[in-house]
Amino acid sequence: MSALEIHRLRKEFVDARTGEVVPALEEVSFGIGRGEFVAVLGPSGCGKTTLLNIVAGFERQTAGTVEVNGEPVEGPSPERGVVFQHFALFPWKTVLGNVLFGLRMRGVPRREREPVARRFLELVGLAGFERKFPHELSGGMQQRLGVARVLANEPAIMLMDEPFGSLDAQTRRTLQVELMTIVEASRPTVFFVTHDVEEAVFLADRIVVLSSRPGRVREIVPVPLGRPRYWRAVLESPDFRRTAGHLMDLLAGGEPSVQDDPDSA
Ligand SMILES: Nc1ncnc2c1ncn2[C@@H]1O[C@H](COP(=O)(O)OP(=O)(O)OP(=O)(O)O)[C@@H](O)[C@H]1O
Repeated sequence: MSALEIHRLRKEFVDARTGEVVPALEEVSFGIGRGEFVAVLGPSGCGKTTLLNIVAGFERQTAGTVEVNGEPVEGPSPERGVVFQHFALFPWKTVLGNVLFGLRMRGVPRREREPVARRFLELVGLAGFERKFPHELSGGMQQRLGVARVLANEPAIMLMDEPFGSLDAQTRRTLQVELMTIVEASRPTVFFVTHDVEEAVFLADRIVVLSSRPGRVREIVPVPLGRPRYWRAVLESPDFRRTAGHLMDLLAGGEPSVQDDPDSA
């Protein structure tokens, strides 16, 4: 069974000022397998965040279905954990306290909470930092804490909406590598929204490309790269260049060409 199944999803917004119906997503269908990392890529305004919000249960679709582990999404749930762009940590809680909070909310018995929290902090490389506060951590460590907090809830799927969107290029690369390390160690199912082609190819197993508004699935592109992945080697790989080129063609709205021509890389 897939972790996530989206079937013929449509979303319309009504413009509050004019009353006009604005289609944001149209006929979107795809699935994500357990342990798979899928990036959703598309131009600004194509509906990526809207799609993530529907999967998270923050928004309701106009038509179509969204199922997580075979159950329709009816509202927000810890089984669909969201890692926000600014990691949404509690600044007044310690590193350990940030992870414990979600476990308490989920009703995990008090005795079991701390060992679980410590296990996930260790997974993301934060063992030894349990008593620190978020402001004492680097940006990368804060991200890892945000990820640990979501993973400790053992979600069916982890949702990430442009988590590196506001960062400089070098920090972005570092955080992508850190996320990659965690993903390769624990294999969560991930739904990752981005408009960055290289980021999508570096991180994902498959990439769902949405067309501009209303967002439709233009193509689902498999990433032909093994794991573990390292930026330097990935950037030099012909498969990476070919896939990135094909995605750029798709985003430009032109005729895809590079993928069809194996000699062009
Ligand atoms: N609450 C809302 N009311 C009306 N229109 C909305 C609402 N939320 C989103 N939209 C519209 O739906 C479309 C899709 O928006 P969305 O934020 O999902 O796109 P996006 O692909 O995530 O964009 P970006 O990459 O710029 O973040 C946009 O045209 C947006 O203006």
